[in-house]
Amino acid sequence: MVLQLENFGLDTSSPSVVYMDVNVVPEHDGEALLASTISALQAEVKELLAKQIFLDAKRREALNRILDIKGSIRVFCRVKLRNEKKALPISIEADKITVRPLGTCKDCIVDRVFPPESTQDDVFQEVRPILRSALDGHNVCVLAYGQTGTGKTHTMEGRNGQQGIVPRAIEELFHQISQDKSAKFRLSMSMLEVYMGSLRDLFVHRPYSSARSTYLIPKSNLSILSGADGTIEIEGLMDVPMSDAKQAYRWYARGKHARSTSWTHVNDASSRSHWSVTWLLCVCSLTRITICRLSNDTAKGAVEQVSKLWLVDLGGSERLLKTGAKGQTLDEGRSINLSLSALGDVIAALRMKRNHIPYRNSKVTQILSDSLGDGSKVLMIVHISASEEDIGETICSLTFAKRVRAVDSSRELSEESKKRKEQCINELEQQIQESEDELKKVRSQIEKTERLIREKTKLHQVPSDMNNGSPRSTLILDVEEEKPIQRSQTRAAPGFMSSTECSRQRQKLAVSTTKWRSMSASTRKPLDFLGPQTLSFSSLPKKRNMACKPSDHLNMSQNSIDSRGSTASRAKKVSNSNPNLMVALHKHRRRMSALL
Ligand SMILES: Nc1ncnc2c1ncn2[C@@H]1O[C@H](COP(=O)(O)OP(=O)(O)OP(=O)(O)O)[C@@H](O)[C@H]1O
Repeated sequence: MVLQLENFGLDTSSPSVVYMDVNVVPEHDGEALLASTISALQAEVKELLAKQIFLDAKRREALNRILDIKGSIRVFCRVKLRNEKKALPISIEADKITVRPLGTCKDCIVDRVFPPESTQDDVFQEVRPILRSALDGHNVCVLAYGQTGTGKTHTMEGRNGQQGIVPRAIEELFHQISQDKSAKFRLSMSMLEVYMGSLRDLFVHRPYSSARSTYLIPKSNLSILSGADGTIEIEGLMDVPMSDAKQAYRWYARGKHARSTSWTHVNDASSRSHWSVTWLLCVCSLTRITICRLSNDTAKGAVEQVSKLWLVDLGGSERLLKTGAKGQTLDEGRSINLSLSALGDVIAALRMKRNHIPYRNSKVTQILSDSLGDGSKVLMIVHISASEEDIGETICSLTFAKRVRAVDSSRELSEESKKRKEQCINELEQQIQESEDELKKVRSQIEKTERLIREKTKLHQVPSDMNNGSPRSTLILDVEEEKPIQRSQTRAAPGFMSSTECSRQRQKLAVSTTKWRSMSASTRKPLDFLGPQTLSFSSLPKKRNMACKPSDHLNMSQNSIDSRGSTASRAKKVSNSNPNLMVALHKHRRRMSALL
């Protein structure tokens, strides 16, 4: 008798080689054994999935607590240095900037200072945790503020091969999504600019005018809508589904191009050089990534959460005075100043927890109103120049930073409180690390167990002609290599290995899935938004006896759609049967198979 079933059960940590002498084990016993093993493995997957959800919730909570301790509105300061030989009028510490204009001394405390030698990566490391928070369902805003030429666009977009926050964030989001098996995600992207007080969609196609040798700018007609629950939507703004980072980069490049061509157009149209500078300053560009998170809560069932990640390059109008703008141009410059000041007012009111938050004072604050307040995470990067000649504008920017940040007097903590805070953050970070390590183990265990289930399920489906004529057939299942090896071929396949009605239905379902996949993009539009492995079983044509519970739609395993529905229904059938019934059922199936 060749029967080696130690690894037939739940322990999947070591490579499993299973020997089954189907001649010795009576057919119905073998079949019953196989069915109960599959059932036990499925129960284990279910348990592991529940553990995965629990660990993920623990990780999310710890991250949220860290961000709350650090402050849900944080202000950083990035310093730009021109090639100067003179002594600098500012001094830089880890969280403090001191400016000395004309013998006086002004300082400003922020959450962190990025000195001139800081890299794009240094800045991104501070942004990374709040991206995770956006995936966890929180609205997030990253805002770049500062005088023109101090590096806002450098920080947000990046230049000369040094990627900025937006492209890095796109990559990071898709990376995190690929790692996160506890939920499914749909991402979409929009880009717009606030230009002279109106909103312009940067994804809208702009026709080229050969007469003017430039791209035409369609009239802006976007309006801001506010829902009863305070959510904000921009009517008519293109929101493009993103299935991978490459696609997102392409659209982002398109939006950036549209922005720069609009400036060129303005320059060409105005033909007044000082106007072009001012108009350029009036542009505030916003990139919105909408994240739809679909998770399966054991208590609540399927849960869908939508969050927004705003990446904003705010316009600066400081040059207005330098360019000597007059009349309408000066008014426009003032308008952007008012917008920035309105943003400062809103953040200050939020910090002071005022009842009335003056969102309606500018377009930018209206757009961001559901992403600056309750539960949101805001990160403001104030850019300053360390040069003597920019000292006036540097002081203005630092005053803004102070206003945004220092209103919360509790932020200026004693050394002891700072230490306690740091210790608490370290402990929470440790918790996150532990949860992530455990999550990795659980995911790998799920993968192994599911692989085993697939192998066991295949045993039900071995075609009869593979085993014809053997007096004794021993199957060796090398789980590591994921393929059953046939040691002896000369025996008729046991009844349970011939296809049953159930397996035939499963095969039909697989065919219909393939057909579905080859359907035109327009026909399967809702699912096109989903990333890899995010097909929903609910969207498949319904098959008789293959009904799937709502919870099955969000099966968080890596299984393909083909096996998801079938294992779900199989698990239900097996677990609901008592052993005698099960044997009878399999006998019945065999008889039915012989008849068909
Ligand atoms: N930290 C930095 N390291 C290297 N180069 C920088 C840095 N910051 C800015 N620069 C360079 O300085 C120039 C002006 O920067 P940038 O265009 O990003 O400023 P800005 O604040 O976005 O100006 P605007 O308001 O006109 O958009 C660019 O050539 C940019 O590459």
